[in-house]
Amino acid sequence: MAELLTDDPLVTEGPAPLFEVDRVRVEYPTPAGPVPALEEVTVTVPADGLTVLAGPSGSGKSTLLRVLGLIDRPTAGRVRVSGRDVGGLGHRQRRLLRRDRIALVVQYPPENLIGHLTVGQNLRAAAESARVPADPDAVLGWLGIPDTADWRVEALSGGQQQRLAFGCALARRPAVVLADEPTSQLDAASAALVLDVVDRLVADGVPVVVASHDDEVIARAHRVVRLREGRIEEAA
Ligand SMILES: Nc1ncnc2c1ncn2[C@@H]1O[C@H](COP(=O)(O)OP(=O)(O)OP(=O)(O)O)[C@@H](O)[C@H]1O
Repeated sequence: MAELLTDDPLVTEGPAPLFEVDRVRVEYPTPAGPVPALEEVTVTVPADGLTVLAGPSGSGKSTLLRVLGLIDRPTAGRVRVSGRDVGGLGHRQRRLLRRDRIALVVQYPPENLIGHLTVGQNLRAAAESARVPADPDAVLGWLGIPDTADWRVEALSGGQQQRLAFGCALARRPAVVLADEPTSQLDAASAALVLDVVDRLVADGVPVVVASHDDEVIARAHRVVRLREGRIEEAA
């Protein structure tokens, strides 16, 4: 691990963007042969602010998010993180970087949490998984749901669970938070509260990248990357 800690590609130094994606192609195998989900995708993601990957269903948002999260390896092209090419990293190095530096929030609130643990235990587990000190009460205060540490996760509403998911992300002290359609399972009021938490994460200096076609999410973005049929349509 020592070599990773001193040679961590996710430690941002200087003005390099957090992510630089250069002519990336991702193919998925299907019975009819490989199908491209991303083609010739070239885009940068800054090391601060909220970046939204937007586009219609099937346009490649989730695939690009998985490439940024070092989950999917591109079939072709290059990905740089804080100016450094991660293409040469082995499976173990990628896994350790994900664990230590990248927090991921997925669409369905319960899938972000450990159902048989309490709220406080979830926050503690998130911090321990990234090997950083845990302070559940501080995070719950930050989330605006103090005094819930002993609650079972299932006692929280879907919106509260998703806010807790971002709290768990924060508890891991990541270099970046990636979120895949984090509001799509929520009503408008709950979604707005989740997005307020995202805004506060960003204000606290944590870059957040969200894949979403939700206009409310897009409206809060500092940068919008629009995808269509696996290609970049616009990056503004
Ligand atoms: N595991 C897979 N195997 C085969 N094809 C896949 C796989 N995952 C995604 N695809 C295909 O890749 C393309 C991009 O999918 P992706 O999920 O990245 O799009 P998306 O914009 O996130 O869509 P949605 O908003 O519906 O989640 C789609 O055509 C999809 O069918």
